[in-house]
Amino acid sequence: MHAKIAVLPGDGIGPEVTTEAVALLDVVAHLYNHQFEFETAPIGGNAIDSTGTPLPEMTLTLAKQSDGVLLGAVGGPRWDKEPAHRRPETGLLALRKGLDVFANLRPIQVFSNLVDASPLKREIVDGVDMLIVRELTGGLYFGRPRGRTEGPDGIDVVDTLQYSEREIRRILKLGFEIAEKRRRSLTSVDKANVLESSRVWREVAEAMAQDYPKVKLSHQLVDSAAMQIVRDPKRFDVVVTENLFGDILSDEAAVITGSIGLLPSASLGADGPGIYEPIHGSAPDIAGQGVANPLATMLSAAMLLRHSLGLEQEAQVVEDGVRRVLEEGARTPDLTGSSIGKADVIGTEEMAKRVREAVKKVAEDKAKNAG
Ligand SMILES: NC(=O)c1ccc[n+]([C@@H]2O[C@H](COP(=O)([O-])OP(=O)(O)OC[C@H]3O[C@@H](n4cnc5c(N)ncnc54)[C@H](O)[C@@H]3O)[C@@H](O)[C@H]2O)c1
Ligand SMILES: CC(C)[C@H](C(=O)O)[C@@H](O)C(=O)O
Ligand SMILES: [Mg+2]
Repeated sequence: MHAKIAVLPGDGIGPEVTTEAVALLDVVAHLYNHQFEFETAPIGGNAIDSTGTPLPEMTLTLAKQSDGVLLGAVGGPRWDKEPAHRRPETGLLALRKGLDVFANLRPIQVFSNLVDASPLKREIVDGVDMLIVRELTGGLYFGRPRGRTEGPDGIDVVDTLQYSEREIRRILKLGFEIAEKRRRSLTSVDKANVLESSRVWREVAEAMAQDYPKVKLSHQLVDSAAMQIVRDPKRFDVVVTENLFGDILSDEAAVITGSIGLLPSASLGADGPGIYEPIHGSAPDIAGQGVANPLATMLSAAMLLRHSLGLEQEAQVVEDGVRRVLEEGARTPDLTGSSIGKADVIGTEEMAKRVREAVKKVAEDKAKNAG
């Protein structure tokens, strides 16, 4: 197959990890006889520096014309004090909105030989397999009015948590559909004891549940969900929630897996290209050191193969390759707490190289077994 992939490396460790994901996709293309055409464009802080805006028109156009977007991360302290229109994060939000990718899938899976990487007890994390379905283009991130004015008590500031029923319905529909294909349990997380938006969210979910009789729908308040996610994560199958709650809960859930450097994501719309990015940020504290864990971005590339290109076998080969290198003991520093050189602690490039080699071996083994 021929596919055009837009590569948006972004800032900090973004370029370090996307380089490795592209190299991996090249290996997959070679193994399975696909033509992947990569085109790179700026987004975030580097785009502000080079063009004055965090999402240049040409970047959005390229993304729209692609079959899938592979993104690193944006942001960094250099741009933190800038006004909203010159902040890297504004570019990312505009890209998500521009592609109308309203559903952000964040799988939280524990690799069996990484159970000890988590600070949580082995019996809590072993076997966790949950999926956070985060609404991505509404809620507090986009509601209007928003901004600051001078009031009698100093600055008066407002952010708005706004959803239309249509937006709530489409994300819940996806939550139900995915739950039907998994363990048939859907936890809708809200703050219905306080927020009107959450009350409507619950009402819509209740009404929709009639159409999905096989799915067990439950509601949970976000504060208690935050506690249960680290206390007893195995109780969750699919979690569906609004934008900000999903952002916070997914970083929290990263603790279960051992590192935020492991968690991929897919952002999908009704049609058009999806965006594939790690859930972590630009990690300014380790940028440029060659120690960032590339696996979240490489696993995001697997999600691109699956969701945007329909290449399920290729996606699985990448995931099996990652599992294999972890089984062999390879660890980036975030997974061990030790530094490079100790035991099998390796940097970004070496980890990525081992995954590429493992992917080749997995593909060979599969071909042998099939033949
Ligand atoms: N999707 C995105 O582009 C995205 C996501 C989150 C944060 N951000 C931005 O990134 C900047 C930094 O944010 P932050 O520090 O709060 O969050 P962060 O996710 O960048 O980093 C949090 C911690 O996790 C570590 N970490 C993150 N990714 C890692 C990896 N792949 N390997 C090893 N360690 C890793 C970092 O070193 C840091 O200690 C901010 O400007 C923020 O807005 C961007
Ligand atoms: C950088 C920021 C805008 C972004 C978000 O809040 O969505 C990030 O935290 C994420 O999780 O992708
Ligand atoms: Mg986040």
